[in-house]
Amino acid sequence: MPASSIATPALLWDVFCRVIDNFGDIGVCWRLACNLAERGQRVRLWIDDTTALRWMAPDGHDGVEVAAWLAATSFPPPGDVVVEAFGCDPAPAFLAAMAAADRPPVWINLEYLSAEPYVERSHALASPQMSGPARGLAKWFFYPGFTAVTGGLLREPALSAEQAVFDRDAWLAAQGLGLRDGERLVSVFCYPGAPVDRLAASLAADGRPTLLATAPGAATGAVRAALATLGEPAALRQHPLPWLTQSGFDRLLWAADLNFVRGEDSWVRAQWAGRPFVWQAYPQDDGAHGPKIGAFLALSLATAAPDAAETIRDWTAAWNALDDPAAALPAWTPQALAATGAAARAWRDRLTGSADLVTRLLAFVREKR
Ligand SMILES: Cc1cn([C@H]2C[C@H](O)[C@@H](COP(=O)(O)OP(=O)(O)O[C@H]3O[C@@H](C)[C@H](O)[C@@H](O)[C@H]3O)O2)c(=O)[nH]c1=O
Repeated sequence: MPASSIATPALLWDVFCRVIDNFGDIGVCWRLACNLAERGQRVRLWIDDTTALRWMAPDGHDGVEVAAWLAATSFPPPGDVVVEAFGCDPAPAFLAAMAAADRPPVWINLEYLSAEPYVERSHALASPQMSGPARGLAKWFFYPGFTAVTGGLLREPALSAEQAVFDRDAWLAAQGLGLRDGERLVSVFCYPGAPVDRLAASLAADGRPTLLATAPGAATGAVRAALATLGEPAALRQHPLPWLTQSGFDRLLWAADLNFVRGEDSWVRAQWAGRPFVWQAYPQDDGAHGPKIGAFLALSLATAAPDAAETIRDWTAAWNALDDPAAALPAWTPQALAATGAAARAWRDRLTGSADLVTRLLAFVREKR
């Protein structure tokens, strides 16, 4: 029987999220909480900084209670499952209450996503607590991933159905993003330092009309500067976006002809969009992002047509500053967009053929309780 068809009783989940920087921590935790609630679970989401939820999820979500996680927070008794996101260390008093419970909760550490081989080796391993407030408990490592022996990827049960009824033109018009005849829509969400100037120069060079929809912050600033440097090319125009809700951001990715995404959660969402995308990994001082990018490209492009694979490889290398900045890059011609789009859809189909993260997590928790 597929794991998804096994009924799971409603459990109470405590999800802990510490906002380190950017929006990936809260973005992933919010998706997880909503995904759990959509499967009938009850979730308390403990966050040390809820600021980004004001734009990411202004309406909240049924079944998800957002709670402040401050130094002074006094916690209720732990629920049935505790998820700490990215090793964020729940409060010692809460850990002690977990250890003292008649039936201690299943304790999960949700890790970062990668396609590197260590993920398959490390997924579902236990870390027995030999000392400290949680002494005697085991913490389980849960690694998201792209293969059957990992924790999978966050994906809502209704995602494909929502995509099937998505009205691109109506949605774009409602955002003030009406496209002109034959205009390409390119969305950009990036870190400071992304070679936006190379993108703008490449798009300007082929003269096709292009609308660059840019996320607040680095993308909006860098695109504005790049267009000014190029002398405001007639074919390119920019639409600086406000922060969108998470579901609005997903729709932007469904609507665009080409997406530039970053980090973790927007990277996954670009994969669900099934549109050509270029991913900027979170840059790390020790260069750890290099192998992370290489592993993902090797896996996701393994069966792609050679021209599509080359376009994505070259642009990903450039976008992560891993190539010669003077090198020429493949143009985003209609043919290139069609080929990379076909590769993106084939990769998405491969991923949707296996169970999503929450289905796998529910099965894991059932086994450990
Ligand atoms: C641009 C935009 C993003 N979002 C959401 C989508 C995602 O959930 C979130 C952005 O998260 P990411 O794509 O992961 O990129 P990020 O760079 O913000 O987060 C990063 O934070 C670092 C600390 C981690 O180490 C990285 O792995 C990564 O998660 O913001 C919106 O909801 N609306 C928007 O308009």
